[in-house]
Amino acid sequence: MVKVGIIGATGYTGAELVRLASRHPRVELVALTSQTFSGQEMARVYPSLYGFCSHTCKNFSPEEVLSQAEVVFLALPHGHAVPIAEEALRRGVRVIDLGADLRFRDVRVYEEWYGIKHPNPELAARAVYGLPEIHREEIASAQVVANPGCYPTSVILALAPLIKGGYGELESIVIDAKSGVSGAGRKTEIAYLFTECNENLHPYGVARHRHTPEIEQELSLIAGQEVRVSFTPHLVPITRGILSTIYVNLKVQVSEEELRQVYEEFYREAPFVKLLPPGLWPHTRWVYGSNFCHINFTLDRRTGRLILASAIDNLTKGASGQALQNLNLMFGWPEALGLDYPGLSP
Ligand SMILES: NC(=O)C1=CN([C@@H]2O[C@H](COP(=O)(O)OP(=O)(O)OC[C@H]3O[C@@H](n4cnc5c(N)ncnc54)[C@H](OP(=O)(O)O)[C@@H]3O)[C@@H](O)[C@H]2O)C=CC1
Ligand SMILES: CC(=O)N[C@@H](CCC(=O)OP(=O)(O)O)C(=O)O
Repeated sequence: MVKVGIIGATGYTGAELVRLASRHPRVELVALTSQTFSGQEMARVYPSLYGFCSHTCKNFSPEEVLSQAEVVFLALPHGHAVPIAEEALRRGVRVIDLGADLRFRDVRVYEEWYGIKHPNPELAARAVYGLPEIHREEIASAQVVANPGCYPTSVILALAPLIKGGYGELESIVIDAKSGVSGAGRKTEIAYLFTECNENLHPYGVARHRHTPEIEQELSLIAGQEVRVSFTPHLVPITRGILSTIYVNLKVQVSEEELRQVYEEFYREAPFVKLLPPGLWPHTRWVYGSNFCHINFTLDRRTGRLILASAIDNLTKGASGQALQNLNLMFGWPEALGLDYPGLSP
């Protein structure tokens, strides 16, 4: 068993980590931190955990967590990860950060889009971007993993085989993405009140959402040249789930059948990415509570554009499930250990 600490355990991704970790056969939770709910049982804060988690949340210092744990998950807002990760490295504790502080190879991009001065560019350069389907080998030997953002996970998985194969016109990528409200975290802000979100649908962060450079970083790495995308997220009145619909002009003559083979081959070893059969378009409901990413596409012959759709659960494959998938790789366990079950669709 590996001893695991979760800092920020009572936020949405922290609680999802506890839910998934409590069913994982090789994880022993040793410390759950919370400032707000210190002294309260985790199963009181999230009663769905009754019978699965007997821990009491405490306002442990990072040092107290790191002295007990072999791996620490950071489920905190941006701007808190670096000092904890530095101390973890000094102590030989491995880190999986669910925030964005260590996702960018070039910290100038982080500084520009997050408006935060990066305190440790060397650490950012050393961290591995934790998208297993793209960086499996580096994750296996990583000390620090930067778990991807939820939208980038759905978008990069949908586009990687196309870009790698050189089929898409790189300047033509348009992404229309939608997220459930849990993507914003467990916070009290007017925009996330039931009365504001329900029966409502709107874009946000238009032409300036901070997931744009994260998507571009990874697609550029895959393409071997700079990629720029148009990315527009929308808030939709569901609790969990992301659906990304993506439009790309094709630059080579290729049939849909050939492209399907390209995708099948690219994801042959990937337990969580499923290319659905022709005509079966992804639904967020089908991946609800699971670590799967469902993808499909079709060639619009009239326009020469490929239209793709990709669905994930933002809290699972978009955050905590993916973090456990990374843990599995870091410890040389089967990649799908403790995560291999379908979504909750009836
Ligand atoms: N929600 C999602 O779908 C996804 C989120 N992420 C990222 O994961 C991280 C966590 O997100 P999420 O769980 O949604 O966020 P939440 O807001 O739900 O939870 C964050 C937790 O961090 C703790 N916290 C808040 N402020 C501070 C602070 N100043 N210092 C220390 N602890 C603090 C709080 O717990 P307490 O007050 O009890 O200590 C809070 O519960 C974020 O970086 C987010 O961007 C990534 C992918 C998807
Ligand atoms: C609906 C909603 O607000 N979603 C969040 C994305 C959450 C996420 O992926 O988190 P990171 O902050 O770790 O990148 C947003 O748009 O900021």
